[in-house]
Amino acid sequence: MNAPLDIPLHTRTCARLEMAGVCYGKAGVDILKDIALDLSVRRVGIVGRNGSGKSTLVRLLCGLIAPDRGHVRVDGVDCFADRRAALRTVGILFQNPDHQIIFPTVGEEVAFGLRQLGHSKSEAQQLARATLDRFGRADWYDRSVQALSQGQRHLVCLMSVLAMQPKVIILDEPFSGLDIPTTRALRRELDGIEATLVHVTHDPVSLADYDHVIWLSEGRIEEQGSAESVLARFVERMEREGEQDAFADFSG
Ligand SMILES: Nc1ncnc2c1ncn2[C@@H]1O[C@H](COP(=O)(O)OP(=O)(O)OP(=O)(O)O)[C@@H](O)[C@H]1O
Repeated sequence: MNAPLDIPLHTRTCARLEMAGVCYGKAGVDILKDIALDLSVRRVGIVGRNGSGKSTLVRLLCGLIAPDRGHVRVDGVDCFADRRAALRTVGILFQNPDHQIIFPTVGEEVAFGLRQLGHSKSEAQQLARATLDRFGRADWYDRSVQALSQGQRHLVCLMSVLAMQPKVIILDEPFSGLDIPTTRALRRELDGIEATLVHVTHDPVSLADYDHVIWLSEGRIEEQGSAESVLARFVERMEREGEQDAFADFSG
């Protein structure tokens, strides 16, 4: 396979995200109930209280799990049924990079996804080096992942996802526990990319300029729409619930 090394990071925008009648449960608990959305925008935020179903929703989008009922498509792909197409369609960054990284060196980690896409070993290595170079981290290729800090491991995960050029990148609270400069550096990278972003966060401020926000509450969509209107009502509700006995309202 010929693999141009200077492909722009992302050339396509606004993949379509579709969910219709989606229900998902585990151990007899209904976690998501009748979720419906149909979006083609660049930046989507997902907010909601602990246990409201945010991570479950994004796991369904990436095809890590399948709905019990309903259907999920990302840019027309059922990512659970078609794992190969899913690799080109969706990339996810988890909160904890250690849940993502499986190889001992940075180069192997970044090259792995590229091998999964069908690149030969030498192409994958070349593309991995080119990706590290683009981030000014060419010298990390042979570095042990264990020798990197948490923030640096986050960057390895981000580079691994970007190297694969997915149409959609899902961020499941990837900045928790990171210091301000590291968070800003990662955000700058993400702000510069063309892929559709789906961002789960407890920080409404970080979603202020997003195109669309989904507010989940107890496994249902409480509201979705413009960031301004949804976040205003979300923050107002969270403040009101914070005045009361917050733990009494814990979902789950
Ligand atoms: N494998 C599982 N087995 C049983 N229950 C589960 C499982 N995974 C998630 N749940 C339950 O589903 C609900 C939603 O979980 P989820 O992780 O999607 O919430 P969340 O909104 O991402 O929460 P948080 O903000 O705390 O990360 C919770 O009540 C959780 O306990």
